[in-house]
Amino acid sequence: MIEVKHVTKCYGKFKAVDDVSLTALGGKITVLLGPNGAGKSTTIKSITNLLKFEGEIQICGYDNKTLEAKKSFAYIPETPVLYDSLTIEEHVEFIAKAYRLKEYKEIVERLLILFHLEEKRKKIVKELSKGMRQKVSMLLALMISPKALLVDEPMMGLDPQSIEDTLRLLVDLKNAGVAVLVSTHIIDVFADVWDEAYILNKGKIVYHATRENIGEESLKDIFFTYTDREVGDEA
Ligand SMILES: Nc1ncnc2c1ncn2[C@@H]1O[C@H](COP(=O)(O)OP(=O)(O)OP(=O)(O)O)[C@@H](O)[C@H]1O
Repeated sequence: MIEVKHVTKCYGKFKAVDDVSLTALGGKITVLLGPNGAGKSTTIKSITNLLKFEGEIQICGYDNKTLEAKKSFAYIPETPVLYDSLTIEEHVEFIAKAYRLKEYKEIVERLLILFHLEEKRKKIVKELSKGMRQKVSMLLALMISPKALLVDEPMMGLDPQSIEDTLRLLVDLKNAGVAVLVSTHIIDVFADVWDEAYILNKGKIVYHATRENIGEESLKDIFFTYTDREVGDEA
């Protein structure tokens, strides 16, 4: 479970995230929706402890600054953070050492097959396409078998088949009890799989629903009601 309690983040005098509270439960896919600049990435980066913030964040019951919390979650950023001159296999070894993983080879093999990267394992990252790099980033996050997973705009740069595969993977993780928190402004992709939704606008949570209590209105219509959408924004 991920619990964000009264989190505020300022960049200088600008309040990018304003008293945000949300919960992402184990066994659920929680989506954090919002137009460009709403504060989604800032919220996600605060959870991962990449940013300093005011408020409290717990991951699996531990303060997010603790080692216990860090061991229990994985983060897939919007732009993969990889080393150009290392191969996929070398990245895997690096993560295995950093997390002191013992039994990871089987899960890595499964993920390599799922992401169609088996043949690429000896390729250096520089030689991979953008979508392939995104898949490597997912593989490295999932190989630690996290209890909580944070994903920032996961479908950027993926082809339709990879989007389907990734959605199925997120649903499998949720079914295995993982707390999945996805930040996105592309609602349609998650329309069939979300369990809980928060809408963020100008740094504030303006709407919260579960799939059970949302009623007849679509999440997309609700999104437009609660956000100041600008021409050109995708949804
Ligand atoms: N390092 C920074 N310094 C100053 N302002 C920032 C910084 N990072 C983000 N911001 C501002 O904070 C606000 C929230 O940005 P954030 O990236 O969290 O939004 P987002 O909802 O993830 O947007 P997008 O969907 O475009 O990725 C924006 O107004 C942005 O300009």
